[in-house]
Amino acid sequence: MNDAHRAALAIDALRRGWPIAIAGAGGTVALLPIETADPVRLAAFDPDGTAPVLLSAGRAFTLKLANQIEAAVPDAPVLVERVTWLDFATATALADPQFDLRTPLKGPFRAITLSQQDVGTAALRLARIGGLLPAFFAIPGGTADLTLDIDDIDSHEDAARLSIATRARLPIGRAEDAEIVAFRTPEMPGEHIALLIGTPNGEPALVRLHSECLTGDMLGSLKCDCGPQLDAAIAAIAESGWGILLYLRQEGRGIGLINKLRAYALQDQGFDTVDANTRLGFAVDSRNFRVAARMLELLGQRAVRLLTNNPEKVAQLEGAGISVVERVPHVLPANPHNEKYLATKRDRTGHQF
Ligand SMILES: Nc1nc2c(ncn2[C@@H]2O[C@H](COP(=O)(O)OP(=O)(O)OP(=O)(O)O)[C@@H](O)[C@H]2O)c(=O)[nH]1
Ligand SMILES: [Zn+2]
Repeated sequence: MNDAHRAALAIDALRRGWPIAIAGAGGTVALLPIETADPVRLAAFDPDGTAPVLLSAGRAFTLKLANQIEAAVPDAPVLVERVTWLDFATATALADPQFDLRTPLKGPFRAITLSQQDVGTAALRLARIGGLLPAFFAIPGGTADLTLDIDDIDSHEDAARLSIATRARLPIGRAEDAEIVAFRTPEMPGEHIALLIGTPNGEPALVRLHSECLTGDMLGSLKCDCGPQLDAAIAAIAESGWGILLYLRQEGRGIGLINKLRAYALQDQGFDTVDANTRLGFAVDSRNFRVAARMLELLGQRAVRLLTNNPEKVAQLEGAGISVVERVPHVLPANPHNEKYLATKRDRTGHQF
């Protein structure tokens, strides 16, 4: 079993509500994910009822668990002392923000020192990769049947392990002259896709990095601009004569579909896209575009013209060795449902409109 394989097994275990342990520099922590556990599993994991709760700083800040906690790094780990009345239902309320405004929480809660900060960070990251709420029962020094090292998660996420699985001609409505190329690593559940449109002409390709948005891409959601952006990107590339659309499996800016829909539920309560992510305990944007750089490299493209309003995409591609010779704006008209979302992207996440 290689490192990445071990991380894949751990993600699978968390989704099934099975405990794992992660080993870091300061020792091991046994972890039971709150979202997929139940009181019976908790009793088996922690017969004494003393295991503290591991949350993210964004969540802890939202719950006002400790004055000192900064929300500046919303995905940093915070350990909450387990007192007798902090039962499974209360832990679920700590983990899941959907009832924050409806049910006042008991308290007070007390943040305690987590010696294995590195393990805490890794656990929250693994929950995000698995599409789960970033919250665990944690036993510092504990063990489990499956123990992984923090480095195993890096191996699992390593873009260098990506390779081309297959390619085929794919005529599409907007471009009959297109080819689809599929990429994966042995462990990843989804596939990244490249759509090569037109004929290479020696000029840097017009490239769009599109992050998966099931609601926008498939259902025509008006809450975001993803659907129209996808369509317009394909049209612009076809029009330019030659280019590439990368369809990246980074649903919800990397938190997965279910967590994105949780963020939407918080937006229904009035929070914007940034605050909704923070209240859930995630970074505002968890995406890593090294994967896109690796795909371009495998396609033999070292220089591109990039269709985006997001300077972070330009910076990350450049940082990964792809030369972005031009940023081409990709602004689509707003509608009454996404006006506020687009304004938030402009005002709070550095998008250039
Ligand atoms: N977490 C979360 N993800 C969202 C939300 N709305 C859209 N997304 C996701 O955001 C991603 C698209 O990112 P955007 O921020 O719209 O655009 P961008 O790719 O950063 O920038 P551009 O290249 O300029 O379009 C997709 O993965 C969507 O699923 C939201 O409210 N919350
Ligand atoms: Zn979208």
